[in-house]
Amino acid sequence: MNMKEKLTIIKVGGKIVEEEDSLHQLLAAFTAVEGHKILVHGGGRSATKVAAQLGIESQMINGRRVTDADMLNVVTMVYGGLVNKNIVVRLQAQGVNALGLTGADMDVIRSHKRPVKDVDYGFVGDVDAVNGTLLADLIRKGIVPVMAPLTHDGQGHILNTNADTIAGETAKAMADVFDVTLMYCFEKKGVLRDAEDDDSLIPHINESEFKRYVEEGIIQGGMIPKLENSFEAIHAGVSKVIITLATAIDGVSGTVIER
Ligand SMILES: Nc1ncnc2c1ncn2[C@@H]1O[C@H](COP(=O)(O)OP(=O)(O)O)[C@@H](O)[C@H]1O
Ligand SMILES: CC(=O)N[C@@H](CCC(=O)OP(=O)(O)O)C(=O)O
Repeated sequence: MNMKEKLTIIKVGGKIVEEEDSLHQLLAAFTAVEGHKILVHGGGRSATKVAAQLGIESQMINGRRVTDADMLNVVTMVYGGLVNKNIVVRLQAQGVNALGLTGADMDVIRSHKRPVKDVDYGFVGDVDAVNGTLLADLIRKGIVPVMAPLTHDGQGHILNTNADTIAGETAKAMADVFDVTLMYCFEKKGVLRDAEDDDSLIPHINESEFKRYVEEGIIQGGMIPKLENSFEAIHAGVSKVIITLATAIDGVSGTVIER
């Protein structure tokens, strides 16, 4: 039996945080989650929108944003400011003692700029270390970290890091000490056989099935990195990953990946 304390890490993506109603529902459901918890947010769609208003075009390659100096300013403002603080203030209003963090705050997540291979992603960070001890101290004091998809290199540079990766790496770092459940919440019921048909939920998935579904074209786009991060987390000791509708974070629906 797992005697570790439970920790729930919930990642919420761009479409949910952008829309008033869905964000409200998600935060109400998050507030109701019992025990230790961490919220990780994205906000890709909001960044794309603000960038467009400033005349800056967005370019995504393999689900990752190409981040030049102008785009880095936009994502720093949008993720570290607008989206993060909007969530923190709402959680505070519901009695959750939320603390908004980028990876630079308290040195929570260190990364290095992704080396240029086929693609130059610019100011995008690959995670080196998550300070799990510090996060554990915070959550044991009753504080709920709300993490933005920004990291730093320890040399004065902020870097853009995919929010699914922030959630996966944080879950991995906490798994030594806690019995971690990682939930990826988005606008669909989970991993689907047909991405347009919510009745086609795949309730459980293992790694070989995942690879087969990718070959068959059933799993595509943003779902690929989400599942790659999920299996990596499971291999690193995370107890359970659930991919589910943002309004269904009760842990009983969605697609489940277990050790
Ligand atoms: N088999 C599948 N089941 C569910 N979604 C899928 C599947 N294949 C591809 N997708 C796509 O993956 C998207 C989720 O990835 P992404 O947009 O990166 O999520 P998020 O908003 O959480 O960042 C879905 O909106 C859907 O369009
Ligand atoms: C490097 C990289 O791709 N960073 C992401 C971070 C935000 C994110 O992941 O947001 P969602 O969860 O809403 O997609 C981006 O700028 O789009």
